[in-house]
Amino acid sequence: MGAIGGDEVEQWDKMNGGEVVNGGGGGLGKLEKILVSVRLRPLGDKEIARGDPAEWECINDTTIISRSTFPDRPTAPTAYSFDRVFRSDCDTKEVYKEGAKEVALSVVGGINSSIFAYGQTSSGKTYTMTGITEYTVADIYDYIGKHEERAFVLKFSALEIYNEVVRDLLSAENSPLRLWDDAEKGTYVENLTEVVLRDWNHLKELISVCEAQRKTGETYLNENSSRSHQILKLTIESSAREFLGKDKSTTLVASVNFVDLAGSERASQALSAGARLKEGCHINRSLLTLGTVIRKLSKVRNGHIPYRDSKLTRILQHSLGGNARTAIICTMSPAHSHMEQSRNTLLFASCAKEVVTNAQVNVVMSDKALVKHLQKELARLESELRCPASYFSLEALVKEKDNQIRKMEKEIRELKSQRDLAQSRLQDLLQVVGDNHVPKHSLASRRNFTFDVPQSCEDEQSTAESSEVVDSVPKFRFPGRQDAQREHRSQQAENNVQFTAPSRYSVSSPPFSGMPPTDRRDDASQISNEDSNDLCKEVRCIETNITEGNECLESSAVGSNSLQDSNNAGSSMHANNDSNPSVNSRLHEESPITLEQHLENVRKPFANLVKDIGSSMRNSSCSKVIGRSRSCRSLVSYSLFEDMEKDDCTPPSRSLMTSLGDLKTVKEGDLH
Ligand SMILES: Nc1ncnc2c1ncn2[C@@H]1O[C@H](COP(=O)(O)OP(=O)(O)OP(=O)(O)O)[C@@H](O)[C@H]1O
Repeated sequence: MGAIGGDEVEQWDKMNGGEVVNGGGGGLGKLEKILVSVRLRPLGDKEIARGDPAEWECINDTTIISRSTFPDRPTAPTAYSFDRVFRSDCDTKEVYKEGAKEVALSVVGGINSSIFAYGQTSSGKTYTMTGITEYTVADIYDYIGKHEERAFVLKFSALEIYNEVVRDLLSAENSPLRLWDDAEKGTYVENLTEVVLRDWNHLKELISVCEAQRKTGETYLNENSSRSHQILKLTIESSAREFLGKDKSTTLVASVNFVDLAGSERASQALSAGARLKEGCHINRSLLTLGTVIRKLSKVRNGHIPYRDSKLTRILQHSLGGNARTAIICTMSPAHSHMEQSRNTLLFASCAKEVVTNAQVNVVMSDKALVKHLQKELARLESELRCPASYFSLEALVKEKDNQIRKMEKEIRELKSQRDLAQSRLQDLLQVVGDNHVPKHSLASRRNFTFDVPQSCEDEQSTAESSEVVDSVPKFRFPGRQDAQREHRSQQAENNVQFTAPSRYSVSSPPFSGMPPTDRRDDASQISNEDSNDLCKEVRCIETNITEGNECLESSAVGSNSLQDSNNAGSSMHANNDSNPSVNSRLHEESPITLEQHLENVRKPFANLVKDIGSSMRNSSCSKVIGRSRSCRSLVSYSLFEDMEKDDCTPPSRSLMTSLGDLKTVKEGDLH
C-alpha cells in the first residue's frame, strides 16, 4: 500500500475542502488537528441517589464549565473549549454527526480514520462508541449502495488489549497475539483474524461476537465495566468497476478504527481489589502512556514520542499524529464526586486538540499500473532535475544578451553623438558657404569646422558663386586663379554638353596647410596640401590622358611635371604633417617669413598651376575634369584665405590642418 497523488487526492481534497500538503511519507497529505469533542452524560441512578450534584454544564456548543472551583486547585481553569461539547441530553446520533461522521467516513475515500472514546470508568464510552460504530457502518453501507460504479470489499477485525496482552476478539482461542513492525504496514498484529464482510448484518453479528468476547467486570462504579481497550477495525477497499482486472486498475484501501478505551479509575473509588485492581493498574498505566504520547505530540512532533511504551500506543501510532484522521470523544460524568477525574479528562482533551495528523490517500495498484506509475514518476523527477539546469543556462544567456544590448546602446549613443557633431560642423560650413558676407570674426570663430564640398560644386551656379566668393576677398585676390577660372568657364561653356566628370573626381576637400615653402623643391612644392591633393586628382586625369597618347602631352609637359612634383610635395607634406612629428616640428622651427613672401610663395604655384591647367583645358578631353575640380577648389581657397586674413597671414595652425583633415575623413565617411 502506498500514498500517492492523482485523482484520488484531488477527490479527497474536494470532499474535505482542506489544504493538501506534502506529507512526511513522500506523498500528498492533509495536515489537520484531531477533532476533539466532549460528551456529558446524565447523572446516573446511583449518583442521583446519593445526592451527587451535577457540577459541569455546557454553556454552548463548544464550551463546558464547572459551577464551582476545584477544592484542591482553586486557580485551575473552570471553562474548557473544544471543537464540540454535547450536553447530557444529546443523543448519540448527534454526537456521531457532529463529532465523528466526517472523520469516520473518510475511510471510503481511502483515508485512514480513527474514532476514540476516552474517559473515566462509567462515563459512557462504550455507550457512545457502540452507537458511533453502528451509525458509521450504516453510513458506509449507504455510501456503498449509492456508488455502484465502484466495487467495495469490507473486512473486519477486532482485538482487545487486556492487561497489556493483545487478544483476537474474533477468535475462540485465547492466545495472545504478537505485535510486529513493518516498514510499509507499520505496527501490525500477527495472526489477527480478518473477516470479509458479506453485508451489514454480517458485521452486526461480528460486533456481537466481540462484545461477548471482550473482558468486562463489575465494579463499584460500573456494573458492566470494560476491563480492556477494544479496537474494532473496519477496512474498506474500493476500485472503479470499469478498470477491474485491467492495467489501470487501482484500489483505495483504508481502515477506520473504533477505539473504546478502558476507563481510568481510582481504586479508592472503584473499590477494586484482586483481579479488578490488577486490571485497573494496567488500564491506568496504558492510559498514562497514551496521555504522554498525546501531550508530547501536542507540543513537538519531531521529538521522541514513546509509542512503544504501551501496546495501545504502538497499535494506534498512525492514528495519533500519523497517516489518519482522528476524532476523540471524551466522555465525562457531571457528578461532583468525579470532578477531579473529569478535570483530568478535560486536560487530556485539551492536549489532544493540539495534536496534528497527516492523513494521506492510500492506494494499492496493480503491478502493471504500479510500473506505469513509477515510470511516470521517474520521468517527472528526471524532468525536474533537468529543469533547474536549463533554467540557469537560460538565465545566464539572458544576462549575456542584456550586457550585449547595453554595450550596443552605448555604441549607438556614441555614434549618434559623432554624427550630430559632424552634422553641426557641416551646418556651420554650409552657412559659411551660403553667406557671401559673413563677418570675418564669425569665420574666425569657426576655425575648427569640418569642410565638406558638396557634389553640386560642378554646377555652373556653384562655380559662379565660388568665383564670387573668391572675388569678394579684397586683400587676397588671386588674379592668376581668377584668370584661370574665367578661362575655365569659357572653355566649359564650349564643352558643356560634351563632358561629364566621374563623380569620384568631384570630391575635392583637401586640407590646406598654408605653410610656407620649407622644402628644397620647385615652386610646385610650395603649393598647399589642399591644392596638392586637388591637383593630385587632376594630375591623375592628366596622366591618364597622357598615357592614352594624347598630343596634349607635349604642350602640357612642363605643367604636368610641375603638377606631379606639386602633388608629390603636397602629399609628402601632408603625410609628414600628419604622421611625422619630427618633420612637422622641423617645419615649425624654420624662421618665419613675411606676409608678402608667404603670399608670393602661395601665388606662384597657383599661377603656374592655373597656367598649366589653362593649357590643358584648351586641349581636348582632359580639360573637363580640371574645370570641374577648380570650382571646388575655389571654395576651399575662399575659406582658407578668410582664415589667413583674420590671422594676419599667420600660417594656419595645426588645429586648422587637423580640422581640414577631419573634413576629409567625414566626407569620405559620408560617401561610404
Ligand atoms: N449519554 C448517556 N445517556 C444515558 N445513559 C448513559 C449515557 N452514557 C452512559 N450511560 C450509561 O452509563 C453507564 C455506563 O456507561 P458505559 O458502560 O458506557 O461507561 P464506560 O465509560 O464504558 O465505563 P467503563 O470504562 O467502566 O467501561 C451505562 O449504564 C450506560 O447506559
